[in-house]
Amino acid sequence: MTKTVRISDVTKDYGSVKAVRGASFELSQGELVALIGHNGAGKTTLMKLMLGLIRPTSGSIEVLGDNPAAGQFAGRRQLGYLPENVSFDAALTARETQAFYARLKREPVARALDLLDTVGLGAASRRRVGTYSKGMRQRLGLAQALIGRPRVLLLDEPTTGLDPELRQTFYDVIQRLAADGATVLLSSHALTELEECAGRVIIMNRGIKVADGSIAELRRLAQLPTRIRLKVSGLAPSELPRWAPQDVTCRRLNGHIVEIDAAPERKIELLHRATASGNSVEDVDVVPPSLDELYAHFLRQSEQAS
Ligand SMILES: Nc1ncnc2c1ncn2[C@@H]1O[C@H](COP(=O)(O)OP(=O)(O)OP(=O)(O)O)[C@@H](O)[C@H]1O
Repeated sequence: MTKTVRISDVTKDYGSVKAVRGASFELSQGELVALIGHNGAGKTTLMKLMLGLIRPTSGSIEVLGDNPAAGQFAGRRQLGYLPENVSFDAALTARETQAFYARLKREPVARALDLLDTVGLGAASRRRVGTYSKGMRQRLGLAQALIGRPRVLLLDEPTTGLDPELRQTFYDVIQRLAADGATVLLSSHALTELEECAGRVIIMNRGIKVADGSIAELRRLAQLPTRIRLKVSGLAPSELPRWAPQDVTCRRLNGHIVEIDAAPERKIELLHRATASGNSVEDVDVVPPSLDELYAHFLRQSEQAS
């Protein structure tokens, strides 16, 4: 797959603050990657480096085959960026704002205006931005970032302030862009929603990349227990099933459910034991570790190592 971004052993210091430390990763065409980490983990700094707004202290960065901090960076027009805090001229309408940015990027104005429909602002496009809600401004920010069909789209906490329905629309739009071949990198704190949409997750802690992979890969690496929840009959409300092996953690939830923490590779064995027992199993849920739990795990691991 074509690589669009290469970050090689990049460090960025702001005086004594080490914002990014020895980070390396590559992004490919068509990938939707979530960049997660606590406040100050280095996410925005990485995006600014990819945009060429700042230079690395050491290491190298290549975006669309070029150094983004070089004066004549040809890929700049193919880069879209939605900053964490979008700010527009309150006196302009969304159409005027969008036309302004299209001219700035030397892109056709008509196509830029169509993007207002893509982000669901078509009906409000003739209203002044000053009357917009935060969610509407955020969507205008996305429309602006999409001008010129960017091949690499960098979105810094794009869903902050959006209600659940708008978030879904937002994810639908970016998933379509990635399916059309764009590289989408988005930083976020909303881990639950990322679980469904991100093909890959990069976890940063204090400027260091501490994990990188698909959620399935991160689950394999973390080896956190999978939760098996069984609805069984024939047990007293606090009774633990006799078929549960001694070496697994087993508990009762609300008098009906038996919950077991199992190593992922023991799932099937435990289900066999449960169904072969005298208690009848009425329902079963297998709950793998969530992105929240994986995130906490990798952070803990990196803190222990440092
Ligand atoms: N221009 C700057 N001058 C000095 N320090 C800076 C500058 N920009 C960022 N930093 C510091 O670098 C570190 C990383 O900041 P960065 O903005 O990249 O984090 P982040 O992961 O994007 O955080 P957030 O989730 O809060 O946006 C922080 O300690 C921050 O205070």
